[in-house]
Amino acid sequence: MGLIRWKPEGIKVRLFTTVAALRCYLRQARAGQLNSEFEVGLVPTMGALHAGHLSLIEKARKENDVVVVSIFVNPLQFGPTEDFHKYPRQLESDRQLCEQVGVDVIFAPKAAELGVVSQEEGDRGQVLGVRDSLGDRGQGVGVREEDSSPNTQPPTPNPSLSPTPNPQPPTPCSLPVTQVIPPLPMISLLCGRSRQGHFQGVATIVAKLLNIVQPETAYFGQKDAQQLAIIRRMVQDLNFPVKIVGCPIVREPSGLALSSRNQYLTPEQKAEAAILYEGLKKALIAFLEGEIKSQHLIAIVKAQLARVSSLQTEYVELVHPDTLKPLAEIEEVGLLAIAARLGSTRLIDNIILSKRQPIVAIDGPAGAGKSTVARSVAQSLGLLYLDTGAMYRALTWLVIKSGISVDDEPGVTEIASTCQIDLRMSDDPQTGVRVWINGQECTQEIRYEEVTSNVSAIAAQKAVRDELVKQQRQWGEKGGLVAEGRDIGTHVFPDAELKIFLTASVEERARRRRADLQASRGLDLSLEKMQQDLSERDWKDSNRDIAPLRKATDAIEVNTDGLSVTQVTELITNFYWEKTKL
Ligand SMILES: Nc1ncnc2c1ncn2[C@@H]1O[C@H](COP(=O)(O)OP(=O)(O)OP(=O)(O)O)[C@@H](O)[C@H]1O
Ligand SMILES: CC(C)(CO)[C@@H](O)C(=O)[O-]
Ligand code: BAL
Repeated sequence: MGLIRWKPEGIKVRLFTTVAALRCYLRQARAGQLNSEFEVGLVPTMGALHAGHLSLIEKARKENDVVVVSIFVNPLQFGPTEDFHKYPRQLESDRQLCEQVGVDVIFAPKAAELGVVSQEEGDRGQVLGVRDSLGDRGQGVGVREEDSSPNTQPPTPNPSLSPTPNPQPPTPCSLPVTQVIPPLPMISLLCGRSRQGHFQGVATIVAKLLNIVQPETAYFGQKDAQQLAIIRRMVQDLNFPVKIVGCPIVREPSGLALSSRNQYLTPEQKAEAAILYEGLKKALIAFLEGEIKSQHLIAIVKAQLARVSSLQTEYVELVHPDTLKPLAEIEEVGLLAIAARLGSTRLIDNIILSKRQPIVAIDGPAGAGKSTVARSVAQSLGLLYLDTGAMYRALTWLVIKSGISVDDEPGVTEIASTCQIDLRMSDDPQTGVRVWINGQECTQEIRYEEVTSNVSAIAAQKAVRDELVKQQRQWGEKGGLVAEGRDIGTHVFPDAELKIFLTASVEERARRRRADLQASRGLDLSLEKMQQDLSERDWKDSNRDIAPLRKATDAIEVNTDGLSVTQVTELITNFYWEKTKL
C-alpha cells in the first residue's frame, strides 16, 4: 500500500453509476500517486449492507489506498422463481454506512450499464436475465430494472428449492451476453444443484467487475463458501491479476450468520434460524473429538436441524473447501455446508473443519529478538521454525549462482516463480533450520557475505515477495509452524491461531544490539546513535510500501524489556497452550 491515501479534498464517498466515471476516477487516483505500491481494493456486494459486509470493507480499508464497494443486484444470478424483485434495495442507507467506514467509491451501476440488458429492452427499461426457466425465450422475463416492489405474481412454490433437480433447467447460455462458465463439478452440487445457472451469473458479473475496477485485491465472505471457491478458481484459470481474500463469517449473538436475506425472517424465524450454526457447532465438537467421517458429521447436523420442524433442509454436505469435491472423510480439511429454508427464506451457513496444526505468528520491530524467540518457541513446542529470512537468502544465493543480476527483476521473478524451497528443523539447536533450494542444500552458503549484502535488494522486489509469501502459505496449509517478521500475522497468516507482537523499548533494543556487536565483532558503538537509528528504522518499517510493520488487531503484545529469551519463550508457549486447548 502506498504512503498517501488518495481522496479529493472534502469529499467523503463518491457514488458512480457508470463505468466511464469510475474508470476516470481510478485513472486519476493512480496517476496522482508517486508511489508504485498504490493499491485498490474491491468489495463486490448486492447492497443492503450489514456488519458482514462491513467486516470485508474494514479489511479492505486497512489494506488499500482506495476502496471500491460495488452494489449491484445481479439479475444473471437469480432464477425465475427466486427473490430478485424482493431483494432489499436501500442505496441511501448503504451510502451512509459506506461513508462511516471510509469507503472511497460506491459503484452502483444500472443493469444496462453492465450490458446485462439488450438494446431493445434497455430502451424499455428492462433487464436481461432473471434467467428464464423456458430458456429458449432467452431474452429474460422482462423484469423492470431496479424494481424493488414485491412481486405481484401469486407466490409459487420454488422448484429450485425442491430436493429433486429442476426438470426444466434454465439455460443461461441462451442469454445474448458473453458468460463465464465455472467448472461443472464446482457448480453442480451444493447451492448449484437447486440454483442452476446461479454461479455462472456470479462468475460473469464478478469477472466484469474485476475488469472494470482492476483492483489489486478483492474481498469475499466465507459465508458464500461455494462462491468464494469458484471465484478463486476463475481468477486462477483466467489469470486475473488480482488477489482474492476470503473473510470470516460474521454472526448474530445467536450464531445466525448475517445475511441481507435475514430481513425476510420474522423474529420467531430468526430465533429458529440459529439452529443452523448449532448443528455446525455440534459437528465441530465431534470433529475435534476425532470424528472425521462425512456420513457421521452430516448426520449430527441433520439431527440438530430436525429439532426445528418448520425448517426444510435442502442439503448438508461435506466437501473440500477449494475443489468442492465431496469428501468421504476429512484427511486435512473439509467444508461442512448447509442450505435450508424457513418459510420462503433460503439460508446458507458453513464451517471449516481443519486438521491443520496451529500457526504462531510473531511480528514486531527490529531488534526485538524475533528470530531468536521464534526459533526457541518452535524448538520448545516441537514445531517448524519457518525461517522466512532464510528463504529470501536461499533465493538470493540461487540468483547469484545462476549468474542473474540481482536488479534484473524479471529474471529474478522467473527464478523465484519456479524455485522450491524446503526447510527442516536441524537436530543441532545451534544450526536451527536447514535449507534446500531446488533440492540442493544451502544451509551454510546462505550465510556467505555475498548473499548477506544482496538479500535486501532481492527481498525489496514485490514479485519476489509475492512468490515467497505463496510458498510460505503452502507451508501454512499444514500448519505446525512458528514464523516471524513484520507482517506475518497481518498478511501472510491472518488466520494464525496465536499472534504475538514482540516488542521492547528502543533503549533496551539498542542495549541488546550494542552488546551483540561487541561480542561478535568487538565493536564499541555509541548507545545514543544506536537508539536514534532504531527509532528511524521503526518509522521506516511502519511506513514502508512492502510488508509494513503493523500490529494485528488480535495480536498479544509481549514487551521483552528485562526478560530473558527463556522467559519470553515460556510466556509464548503458555499463550499457545491457552489458545489451542479444546
Ligand atoms: N455474515 C457474513 N459474514 C461475512 N461475509 C459476508 C456475510 N454476509 C455476506 N457476506 C459477504 O458479503 C459479500 C456480498 O454478499 P451479499 O451482498 O450477497 O450479502 P448477503 O448478506 O450474503 O446476501 P444474501 O442474502 O444474498 O446471501 C459476499 O462476499 C458475501 O459472502
Ligand atoms: C459476489 C456478488 C456481489 C456477485 O453478484 C454476489 O454474489 C454477492 O453479493 O455475494
Ligand atoms: N450472496 C450470494 C448472492 C446470492 O445469493 O444470490
